[in-house]
Amino acid sequence: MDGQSGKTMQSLPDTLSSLMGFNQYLTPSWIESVSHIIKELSPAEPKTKVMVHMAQNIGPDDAESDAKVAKIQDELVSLNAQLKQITLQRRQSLNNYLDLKGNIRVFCRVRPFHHEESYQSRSLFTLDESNVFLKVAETKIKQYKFDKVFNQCSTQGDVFAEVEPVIKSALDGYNVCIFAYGQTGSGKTYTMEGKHTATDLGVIPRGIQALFDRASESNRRFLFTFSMLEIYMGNLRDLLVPRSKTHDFKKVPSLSIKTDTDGSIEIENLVAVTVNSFQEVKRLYELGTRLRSTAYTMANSTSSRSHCLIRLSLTSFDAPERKKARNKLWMIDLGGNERLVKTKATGKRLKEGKAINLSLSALGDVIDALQTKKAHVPYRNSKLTQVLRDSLGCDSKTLMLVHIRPNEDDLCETICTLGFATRVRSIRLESEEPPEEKARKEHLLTELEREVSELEQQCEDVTRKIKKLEETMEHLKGPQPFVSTDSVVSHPLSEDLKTSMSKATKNSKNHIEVSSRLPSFMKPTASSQQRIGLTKHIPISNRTKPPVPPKRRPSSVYAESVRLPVNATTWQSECSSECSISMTSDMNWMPSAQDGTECSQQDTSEYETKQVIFSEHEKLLHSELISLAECQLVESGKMQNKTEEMDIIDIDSWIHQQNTGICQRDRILDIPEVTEYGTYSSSTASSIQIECIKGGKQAQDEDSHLKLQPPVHNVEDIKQAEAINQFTSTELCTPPSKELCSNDKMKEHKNERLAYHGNSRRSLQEKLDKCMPGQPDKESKTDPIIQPEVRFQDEEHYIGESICKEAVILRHACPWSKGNIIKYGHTEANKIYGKDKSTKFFQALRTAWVGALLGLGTMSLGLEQDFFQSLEL
Ligand SMILES: Nc1ncnc2c1ncn2[C@@H]1O[C@H](COP(=O)(O)OP(=O)(O)OP(=O)(O)O)[C@@H](O)[C@H]1O
Repeated sequence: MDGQSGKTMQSLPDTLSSLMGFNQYLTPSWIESVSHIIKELSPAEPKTKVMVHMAQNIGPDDAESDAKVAKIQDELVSLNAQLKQITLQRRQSLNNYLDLKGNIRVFCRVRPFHHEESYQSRSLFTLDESNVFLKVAETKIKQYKFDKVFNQCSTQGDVFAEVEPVIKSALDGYNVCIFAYGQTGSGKTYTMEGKHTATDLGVIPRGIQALFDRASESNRRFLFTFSMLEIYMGNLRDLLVPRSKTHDFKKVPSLSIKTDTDGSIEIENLVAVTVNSFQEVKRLYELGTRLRSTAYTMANSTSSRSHCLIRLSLTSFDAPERKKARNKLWMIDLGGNERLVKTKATGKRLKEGKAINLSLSALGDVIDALQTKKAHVPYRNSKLTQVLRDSLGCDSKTLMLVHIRPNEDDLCETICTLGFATRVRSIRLESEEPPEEKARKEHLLTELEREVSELEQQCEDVTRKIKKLEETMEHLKGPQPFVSTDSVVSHPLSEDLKTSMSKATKNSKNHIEVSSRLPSFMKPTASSQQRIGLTKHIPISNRTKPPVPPKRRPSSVYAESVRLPVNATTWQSECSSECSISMTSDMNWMPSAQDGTECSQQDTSEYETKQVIFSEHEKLLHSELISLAECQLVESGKMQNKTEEMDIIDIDSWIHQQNTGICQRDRILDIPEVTEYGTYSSSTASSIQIECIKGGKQAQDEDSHLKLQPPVHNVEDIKQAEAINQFTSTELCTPPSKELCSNDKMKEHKNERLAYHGNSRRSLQEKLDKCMPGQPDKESKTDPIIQPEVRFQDEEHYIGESICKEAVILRHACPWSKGNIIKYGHTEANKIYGKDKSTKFFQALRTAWVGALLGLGTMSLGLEQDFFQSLEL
């Protein structure tokens, strides 16, 4: 062996360890040297040994195919090295480009006039590519500079083209924040979400689609998790909180924020759902949007009353060229800034408006401090800036999309908005730049842009080649590791390496199968399998017959991972149902709540009837993906402690939790107060309606959990509330037992039962009681409030009266529930007392019901008790 070969052999163990997954040693130069060595060694001893071995055991065909595979492996190693190099360069160039443009960039978009808005309105603006000239007075024009200005004719595509480079940098491992800022009704939600046609899709759907597309094209594996929250009146509310974990969304505790030792910000208990496709994100987004706080305001019929934050977390541990292994992309639809004097907001709307304005002002302060490189950045002044602490400033990218309305009426708000934008861009006022500097910068930007697109093209070419080679290799059925154990064993220094490799193979035994089922962009490449030791190793000596070539995997496995029961194109009809109080908007991407309440209610029917259904294979895929990522963490050693932090949930179990929550909880609902005009005022009235108009078993099931909670104002009302809850949940749901129907017990029970009466309802009850058959029970008149004056002849009468009263009382409390209560009562009575008895009982009930109605109707005519008694009902 000459000197050169000796050197080569000496470096072989290190080289091999690099290839077997010890990433820390794996540098591009190493890889190049490896491929060089391999080429040199191909005809040499170890290879020959393998060939001989194969010849003895298998025959010439296998030997030939193994040789081909070895060649492909060589090429793959070299291509992967090349890809890594190009990716690094591309990341660097893109980063330089974004740095030069500014890590905090501000765009402006002017909304077109609405139909109902006056076209006569005088033109307030003159716009060019990067300037807004605002006519603030007849003779005064003020100039505002932006990185880009979109006029009324700009399309969603135009906007996204400018946003895309920032989103791309999320795949490179940078934290990214994209905000939509502006006055209420200026088009923030339109820009971020868009509408249902493909051309009208906004930044969020386009951005997510682009990320998934790019991830699938790349040769790396990514783990995406999706979270959605809102900041409402200074509280963080999880919009994906499983329904099983909450009774009432409004009562969900505010989430808290914690800072990790590495400075990254985490929101405790925030739901993070693993997502593998755009369709999955879309579904989650749609469900999350229903819980958003929106309301009618003078300025916008579906005004967002909170900041809505979408977080996409990206993890990739096999892409060392990324800036960070884990990073976040935030897409934020900020609440509309408003002049409270103009919106004439009062009460809750006023408080909401104030909270929004305060946090927007805090955001402005933070960005301003970052721009002017102040020593102190006031992150702590609002929840919004606390949450975004690690994604604003430093290496992160920030994009502010400022929106303005075209109306003359909104001049003051427009000046405020543009003033905010100017503050955010503060130190980069290009008017201060000398023209030569500006020209140089422009030139550099064009160069960098060209460079990035060339490098992207190269990346795509190399990735395509790699994929093609991998497919060829699969056809050749050569999951043989790049260097066989045989050849390793032959080296005197290789014992340790062999042990670690077999360990790695053992550890990853379960993941070998996994990777073959993963979506293409998550599937490890041959070389990355080797790096982490996932390569399926079949000792040549154990082979008894030539392998059968595997079937080609479908080209787009992940695209099928969500099967929507309703065609995605029928998004609108999918969301609307007779139970829905949230009228769906016309957007394909998402429906918005238009219920006029502060916090839109979830449409429960959605969860019952339309679920994402995953096959067993897909379920496995999700769970295995997580284990795979964890395996990567463990393998990499450095990141082991991060495993616990990956508090993520797969979409399947999230949807399961949503569904299981429906029947288990007790619903605490307000009883709407009857106003003097006979209408019912309650923020949750509509939700009761939803529950009650549902028919069938579901409604029965849910009724059994129904609790009615009247508005509580004083001690007496508290008693009422308790009694009503007891009344409905114990008696209505569980008719009294036979033992209870003895006279004494019956009285006792009746006393408890009637204790809910307060002054307002007492007279009604008295009159109703008088309508009932039977004699007054004088003994039991101990309490002036409790007046159980009816004596019952037998059990049926007792039950009949009891349910009748309940029905009437509930009818009084919530008139719409009549049908359900009777239906419920009927079913229960049939179940417990048999058909005959229950028929009698229902005759009594109907009788009493008619009596009660007559009583109510005729009382106003001044007819007294005698009148009713004379009616032989
Ligand atoms: N560029 C645009 N092209 C067409 N329609 C638009 C555009 N921008 C906004 N709109 C329409 O204007 C209306 C108000 O827009 P949007 O709801 O997006 O405002 P917003 O700023 O999100 O308001 P808020 O802060 O109250 O939530 C919507 O009906 C929207 O479709």
